[in-house]
Amino acid sequence: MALVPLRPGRAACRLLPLLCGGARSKGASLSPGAPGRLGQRRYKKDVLPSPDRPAPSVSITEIRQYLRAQDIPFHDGYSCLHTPSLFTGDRGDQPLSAAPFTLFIDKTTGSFLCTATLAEGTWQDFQANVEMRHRGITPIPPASSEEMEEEMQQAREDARCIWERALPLWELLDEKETKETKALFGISQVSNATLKRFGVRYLRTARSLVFPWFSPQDATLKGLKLVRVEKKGGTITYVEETLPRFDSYRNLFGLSLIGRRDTELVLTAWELDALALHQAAGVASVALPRGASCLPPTLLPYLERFKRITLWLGEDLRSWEAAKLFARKLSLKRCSLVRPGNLQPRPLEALNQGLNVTKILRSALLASHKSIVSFRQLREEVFGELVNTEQVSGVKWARFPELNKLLKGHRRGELTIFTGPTGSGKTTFISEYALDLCMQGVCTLWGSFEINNVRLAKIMLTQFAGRRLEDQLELYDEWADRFEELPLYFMTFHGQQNIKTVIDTMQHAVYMYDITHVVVDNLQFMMGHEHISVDRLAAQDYIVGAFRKFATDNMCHITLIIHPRKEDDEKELQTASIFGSAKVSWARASQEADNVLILQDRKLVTGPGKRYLQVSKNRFDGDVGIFPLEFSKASLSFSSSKTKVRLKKMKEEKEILANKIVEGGSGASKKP
Ligand SMILES: Nc1ncnc2c1ncn2[C@@H]1O[C@H](COP(=O)(O)OP(=O)(O)OP(=O)(O)O)[C@@H](O)[C@H]1O
Repeated sequence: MALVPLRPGRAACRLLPLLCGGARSKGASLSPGAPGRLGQRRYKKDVLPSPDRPAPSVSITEIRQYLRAQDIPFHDGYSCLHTPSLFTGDRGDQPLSAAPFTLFIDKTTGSFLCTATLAEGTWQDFQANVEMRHRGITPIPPASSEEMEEEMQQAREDARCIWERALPLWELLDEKETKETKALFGISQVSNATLKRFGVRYLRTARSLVFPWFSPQDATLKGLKLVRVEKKGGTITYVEETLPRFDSYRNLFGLSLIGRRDTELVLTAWELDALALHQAAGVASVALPRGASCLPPTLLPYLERFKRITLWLGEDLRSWEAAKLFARKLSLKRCSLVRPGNLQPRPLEALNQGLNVTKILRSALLASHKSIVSFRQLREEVFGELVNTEQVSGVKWARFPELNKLLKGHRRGELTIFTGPTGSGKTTFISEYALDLCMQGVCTLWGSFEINNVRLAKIMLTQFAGRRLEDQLELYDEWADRFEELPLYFMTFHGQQNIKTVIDTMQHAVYMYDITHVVVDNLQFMMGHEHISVDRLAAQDYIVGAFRKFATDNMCHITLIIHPRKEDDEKELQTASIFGSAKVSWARASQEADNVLILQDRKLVTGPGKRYLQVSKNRFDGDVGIFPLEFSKASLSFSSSKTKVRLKKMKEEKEILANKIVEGGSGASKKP
């Protein structure tokens, strides 16, 4: 039986209002704070800084120099610099060094967080607070906006209400119910003592496990996570919901149970894995709030005290890739990684299978790597790829099975170039292609320079809902609520941009939101004025090269839309046309791209909406080809119903065939 943890937010659960009798808290919104108010400048969840008002970046050297110049003592930590807090209530005339070192400055962004008061803000906010101290004004912990406070308060209230209704799992009325519930969640091996230690409860009405979030400051309940099981066919899916909602849910589950003197930690991607690890190996373990999809930088200060961190995020390749990226944020030198594999499944599974968890932990690989590696270091990686061929091929599109056949999937670290005639529907198609992946948990960043974000979001929302919302406005909120939960972010650039600014913003987004897919629409908008004097083709090469490097360095997929040069009407677009006729230039760009996709609107056109998609380069396994696309104007969708029907039929046929094989006892076994 395949276990597929559903990406947070995919299935919106609407049970909270029923439980608490009131409107469900919408959770904290991350809208930008009022300019000038200290510590309140938060980026809206889905929008990154605009080039008109960029947050000035700061280097670690500048931060160190500033602290020294201001006589502020600091310790050099792993991801942060630790300084005395400006906000813990001391008076401005007392030496700062007397204050506890609870203020953490992120070495990458300069943002700060005081773990004692939860005051947070940008590097500029920090400097402003230091200035205030100099002038004898006691810095006040920055308050959140009223709206946000209200929402957090409401979420706390809802959480408390649910928490009180939930029962400790080991105290359900009859033993049979306890046994069945444990079996349902695959935790029959987890002891009552472990469940008790972690405070896991069960909410009968929602058939959900409840994991609490206690404040590290005063141990009060700040929120919670509900997990329920959904069974579809042979697949079990875990559906999660949090209070407050995912953006503001920053619980490192299990952290409050770890002793002050503990210096080693195992980081997992699931609450039940943290339980299993503690029980099986007695180690300090915590779970990330959003699984392996991201490690928000605001959590880094809480992990600073650990000298050694082992990342054991899951059993699939995506978890392995995420672990490698998270280790960079945490500082490679203190991190080890548990490689996924048949004998190293996720911790709960290891406990269930009676594997030696301590031994698996001991075999974790050091994350620090040298730039020159021997085959000895690579052989395990190569083996992993051979064992996991399905996963190596990447995330499959749900709406474009034909694309899966050719490209096999969407993989990290690749560069895809996408082109097609003017007005042929490039943006519309790529919007759906990216949305499809995003709905499967691929953290996506859009750089739409040609059409503004409102128009783009409207296209995406229509594709998401699969209908014209103009005609059913009463459904807008429901779809918009679900859409908002997607791990989707937009750059606020519009019009011509400097490639360096764009790359800097992408870098920031990768660090902050663990972006694994960036869509850039389109390259022509980076051919800024500064390039006019130089050779345009050389400029294109430079830009494509910069994106290529970014994709590789950040293990991030980039889909780059490029306008073709004008073609003879009769001719289909050829890959060479992307870069003009200069063969030399094309050779370079062709080398850089892993995939080249062309939206054709010639030849196969039999109706107004007909297009076809041509895969003309595929570095992964070389398959190239074309397939027709149906277009539905109502849903702005290219995923034809015919394809879906055909896929369903194929699936049914496969199942019948598989059953026949099993019944016929041909020796073939069905993988659980
Ligand atoms: N297959 C199709 N049939 C008919 N109309 C389509 C089709 N695909 C997209 N459209 C419509 O055509 C218009 C242009 O689409 P879109 O902006 O996606 O094209 P584009 O190729 O990105 O354009 P440009 O070359 O200007 O960047 C939109 O109104 C869109 O809804």
